[in-house]
Amino acid sequence: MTAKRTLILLRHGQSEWNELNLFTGWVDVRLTEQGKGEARRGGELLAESGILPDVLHTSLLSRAIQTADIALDAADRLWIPVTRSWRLNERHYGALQGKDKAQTLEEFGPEQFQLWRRSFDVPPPPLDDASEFSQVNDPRYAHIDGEVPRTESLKLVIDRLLPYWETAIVPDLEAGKTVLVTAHGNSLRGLVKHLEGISDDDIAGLNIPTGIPLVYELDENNAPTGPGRYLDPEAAAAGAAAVAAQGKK
Ligand SMILES: O=C(O)[C@@H](CO)OP(=O)(O)O
Repeated sequence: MTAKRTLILLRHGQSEWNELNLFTGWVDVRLTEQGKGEARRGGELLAESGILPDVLHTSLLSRAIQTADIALDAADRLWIPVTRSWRLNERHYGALQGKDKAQTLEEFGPEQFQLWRRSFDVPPPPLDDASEFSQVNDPRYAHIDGEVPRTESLKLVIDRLLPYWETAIVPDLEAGKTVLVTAHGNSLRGLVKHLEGISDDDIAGLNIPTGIPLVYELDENNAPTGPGRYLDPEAAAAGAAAVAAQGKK
């Protein structure tokens, strides 16, 4: 019999730039007090449901790392082994990084705005290396294979995420470990697209709420045995709707 494989996906809690309604991408902003509360609640949900992670994978961005630490503290699992990778980072948002979502919507119109935010393979214009929001000289990315991105579509995110899924996360699942992945709205959209086989068109309609654990049971091929299950479905629906509506305020 194969061991049970449980995967928990957790988007970081509200960040300072989520609160300000700015495109964030690879800019390393921190959690707000609300975001820290969401992370704590996420950990409590794990503890209450008895779904306790054995290992943690995070991006290299502080908001995901803070979220994981707070959630694991709440679930009394701060001690579990951790692996971090840039491959779990948020989508690089190119020249939109640091821009106000509402202003961008007004300036470019709803069609272009939606294309940049949610299309499968249209990246925003690249970010200039001289920009204060560029990561080209950030030491944490000095050792990534290839170049630091200047922009990414969801497709490009999936291309850099899947090798990590296959070589780092799947082996933990196959060893029977309950795996927590703490990452970002768009990197998790990419992973959910892969897991659930969502089409390039339909993925535009999927939004991931902050701070609510999404749990998958996987079969021996690492395919989900059913749809992902949010541990607080009502809050997840409200959170996803709020993400979808960003910009319209
Ligand atoms: O700004 C970003 O990096 C992401 C996630 O916060 O935003 P969006 O939901 O618009 O893709």
